[in-house]
Amino acid sequence: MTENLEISRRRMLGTVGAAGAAGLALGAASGAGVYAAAAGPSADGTALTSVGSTEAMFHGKHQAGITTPLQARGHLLAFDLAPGAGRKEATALLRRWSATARALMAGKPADGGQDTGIALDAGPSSLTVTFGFGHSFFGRTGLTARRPTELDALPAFSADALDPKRSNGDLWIQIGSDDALVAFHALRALQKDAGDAARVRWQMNGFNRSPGATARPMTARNLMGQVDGTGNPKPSEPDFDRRIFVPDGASGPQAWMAGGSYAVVRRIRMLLDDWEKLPLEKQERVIGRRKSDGAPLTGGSETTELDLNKMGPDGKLVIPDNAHARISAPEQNGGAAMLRRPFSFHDGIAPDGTPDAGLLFICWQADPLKGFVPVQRKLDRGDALSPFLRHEASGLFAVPGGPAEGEYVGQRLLES
Ligand SMILES: C=CC1=C(C)c2cc3[nH]c(cc4nc(cc5[nH]c(cc1n2)c(C)c5CCC(=O)O)C(CCC(=O)O)=C4C)c(C)c3C=C
Ligand SMILES: [Fe+2]
Repeated sequence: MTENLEISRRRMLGTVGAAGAAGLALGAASGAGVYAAAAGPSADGTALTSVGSTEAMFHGKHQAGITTPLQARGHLLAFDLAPGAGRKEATALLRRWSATARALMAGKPADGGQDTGIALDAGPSSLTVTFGFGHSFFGRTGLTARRPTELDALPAFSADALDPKRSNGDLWIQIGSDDALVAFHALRALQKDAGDAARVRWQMNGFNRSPGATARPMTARNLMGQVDGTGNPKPSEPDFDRRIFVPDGASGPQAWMAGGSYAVVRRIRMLLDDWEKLPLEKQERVIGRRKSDGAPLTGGSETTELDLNKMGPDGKLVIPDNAHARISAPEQNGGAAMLRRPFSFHDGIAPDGTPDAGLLFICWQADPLKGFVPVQRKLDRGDALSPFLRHEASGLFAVPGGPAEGEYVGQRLLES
């Protein structure tokens, strides 16, 4: 199990060296991150994954969908409890949702004989369903005493152009799968489960590269063409758990959040027409890394540390002082770190003729005030990337720890 988790983590982190790539060929009879070498070797001898058979575990210390490798397809949904629905209805809903998620993640039909058949023939396909609670959930269910301060509203940022109708919500679901039909199947089943108890407030659809599309496992690219995810904290680092997950001994209003994490969700539109007019050399200076392979402009390969003090022959910093990778680096922000696990989106062409495309930026941390907030504050003050971005929607959700066998998600909040 440890071995399989390690494999998953390496893929998720994207900075996969030879050992990680070879690791993908390893499999196990069951459990998270089961990679069978059904598709045969790729150009460099690395076995490709068997997309359909990979199963993520519903039960566990943490919910699936946080350290799970990035999936090819994603749906984000926020729900508001229906007028008149309170704790009793919310409890019943989380029970239904958990039963459905558990079945679908195992590649089984949804409960109740009402399955739509959309995912017939497909295996679990790395399906994950991750549930979270928004600030407003606690007032609606009489649970304000158990609302962690970590859920307090994010501060306003000068670059915000947020649409409240596509922001926040009582409940949040993140669906990810390597198969688009499996993902949509889950979305329909969970939406039907909501019944009269909750209504969809907003929905967003995203994607990532399909597994097996590259000759070897690589860090993801975003729609600006950049290698995106290199600097993520590594699960092998001793402080990974402390930075990303609420600790076991959490007390007070946080006690039910042990093993959980806080998700900051931002719909970030990319102004791609402007970005694509920039010559490559300028694009690279905006980030501070090479576009081709994600290596720092100060040299080396993708995994080489940035040399933030290196001067060029022109007497200027090689990685400019407003480069995105410099400004967002933990060492520039008092150690602030988050696990970024995004999906790209493309919702067609906007009325002004520009692509309505960008990043569904999702980041995970034990405390947003030690992760997203200080970094976004800093970026807000002079990030070279900001002129090419527009933050259009925002959400902050408390994502409880994974359910133990026999438990449903959120039980420790709703029943203790
Ligand atoms: C507040 C947090 C961040 C937002 C919002 C954000 C938006 C954003 N970033 C990119 C592209 C890249 N980001 C990169 C690194 C990076 N970004 C953040 C934080 C936010 N980004 C962090 C913490 C880091 C890591 C810094 C480090 O550890 O050194 C990179 C470089 C490669 C990498 O490390 O991932 C790219 C490229 C886009 C396109 C974007 C909004 C759409
Ligand atoms: Fe970034």
